[in-house]
Amino acid sequence: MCFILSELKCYGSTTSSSRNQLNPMSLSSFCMIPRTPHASKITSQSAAAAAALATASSPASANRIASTMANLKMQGKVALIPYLTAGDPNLDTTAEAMRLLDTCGCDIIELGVPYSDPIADGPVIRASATRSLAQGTTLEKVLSMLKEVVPDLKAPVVLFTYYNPILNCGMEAFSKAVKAAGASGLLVPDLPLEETDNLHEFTVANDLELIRLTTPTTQQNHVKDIAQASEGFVYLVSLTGVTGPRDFVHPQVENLLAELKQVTTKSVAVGFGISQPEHVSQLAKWGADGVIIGSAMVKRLGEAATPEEGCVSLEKFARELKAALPK
Ligand SMILES: O=P(O)(O)OC[C@@H](O)[C@@H](O)c1c[nH]c2ccccc12
Repeated sequence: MCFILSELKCYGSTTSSSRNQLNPMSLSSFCMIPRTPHASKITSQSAAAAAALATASSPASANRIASTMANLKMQGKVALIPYLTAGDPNLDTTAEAMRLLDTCGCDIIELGVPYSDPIADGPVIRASATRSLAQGTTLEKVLSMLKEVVPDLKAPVVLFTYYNPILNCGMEAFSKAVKAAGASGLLVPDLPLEETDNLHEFTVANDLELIRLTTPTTQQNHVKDIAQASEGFVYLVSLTGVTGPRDFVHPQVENLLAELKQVTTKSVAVGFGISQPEHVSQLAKWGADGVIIGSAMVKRLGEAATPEEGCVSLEKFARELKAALPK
């Protein structure tokens, strides 16, 4: 059945007015509480990850995120993964920014659906979401923009969203619409434990790789479960706290990476706080397979005097980061 984006009926999908049943973690104590997926699904996902290694990374292929990461790893390269808030400063500029990041050699693009209660985000992305929502950005408009842009990109797209927009849409409709828009992966940082298997059934049915996150406080036995369940890559959150540029990458990340690589052969991408070329070269030395930069990108694009200046600043920054990674 062909799913038409305009049929996507999500009510209040990007605002928390219809407060979901989640009991959101307080911002100050935020850290991703890992979800322990159903053990029986782990083996099949490990096999899927192994299959991804063999899959050519073509737009039509399954496991595009995992195969993109695997191909880079085989070349001794590190994936440059920017995050942008869709609709900040407006959706046309988001589309242009995605194309320029792709041209700059970004390997995967993480596109955020703006949400009014982003509990894991610091002030930069919170302000970005507020600007975008003030522009009237909705999930439907984001997906329509994405459908237009994806054919122009080499880089696969991971759609980032909090759980509430999914709750408002329904998992099946949401997953179908995200796939129809051309996304390859999905990242939901506050996905409740009891909903993980349900959502995963729909992401598998729609060939979307569901990325899981580990944090510095994730218990060691959970780390292995999360790594085995994660598709595309494992997202290693570098610090305990919220997103936002930091002056340095915490030294603990070196050990966190080593511990993860002892329990998985999947690619590991590091995010949170990364904001300078020195950060990405340090992470590459420590063995990161990918680096995720959000707030530092969002700030340059969304806080510029004009969208044009924002795109110029974004491109300059992306090229500086790319130059700092292994060739
Ligand atoms: O903004 P930072 O510090 O560079 O962190 C990456 C982050 O932006 C992106 O991956 C992301 C944005 N919001 C999130 C919420 C939870 C986990 C990850 C994210």
